[in-house]
Amino acid sequence: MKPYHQIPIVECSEPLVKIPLELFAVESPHPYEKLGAPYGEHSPYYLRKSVIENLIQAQNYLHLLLPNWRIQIFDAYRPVAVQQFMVDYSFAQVVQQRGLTQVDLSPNQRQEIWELVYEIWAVPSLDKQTPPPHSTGAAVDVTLVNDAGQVVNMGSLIDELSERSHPDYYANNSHPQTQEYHAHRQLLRDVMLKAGFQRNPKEWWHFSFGDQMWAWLNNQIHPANLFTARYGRII
Ligand SMILES: C[C@@H](N)C(=O)N[C@H](C)C(=O)O
Ligand SMILES: [Zn+2]
Repeated sequence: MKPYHQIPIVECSEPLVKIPLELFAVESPHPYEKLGAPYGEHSPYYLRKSVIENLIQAQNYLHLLLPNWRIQIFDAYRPVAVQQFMVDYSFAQVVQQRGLTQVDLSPNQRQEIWELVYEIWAVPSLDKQTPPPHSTGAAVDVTLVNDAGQVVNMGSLIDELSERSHPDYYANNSHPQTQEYHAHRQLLRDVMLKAGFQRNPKEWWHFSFGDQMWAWLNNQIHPANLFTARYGRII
């Protein structure tokens, strides 16, 4: 259980809607579909209606500052089966990178690797009270594309299992290159927060609107308000 799982969900039943991809840049092919993630009849390119409206708003804010830049969508809706696939895939990746094999792992090694995986991945819970954020249609993983059509360097790749994923990892580094990474992360954060999103404190790319994490983060900032989540798990 994460602290945000204590937030009550008052499902508003807003529909999951196709993202108008033509308005944004899009990571292609989709990073999890290309790994064979089991989407079935679902598509990652869906979000709740208001979440899409806010994402368009965020890009409008970006355009006021940098007219030809775009928000690039890396991932959005994620069925729990895909969440399960991705945590298993990430676990296997770490095992392989360390030159280990799954059957030979000691209980301590296994636990340590799971803790690493769950640093950035939500548990693929089927409990309606503790849905993975992306399974609610309220969370989106994004980065920026510049006016030359290039993906902006944020100082680490999306889904990297390291401290470089922490939004403020480069905040106190005086090297000009790392200052630029931090400035790009701040730019993404600023336009997304202005449009109503909250950012995952451990991932520079993960934003949400209306889910438990969003409500919990709002309550940290405004303790007098008691936000609840308006979106729960879709299927
Ligand atoms: C790992 C990243 N793609 C992500 O989405 N993380 C959050 C916490 C999640 O799994 O919901
Ligand atoms: Zn995410």
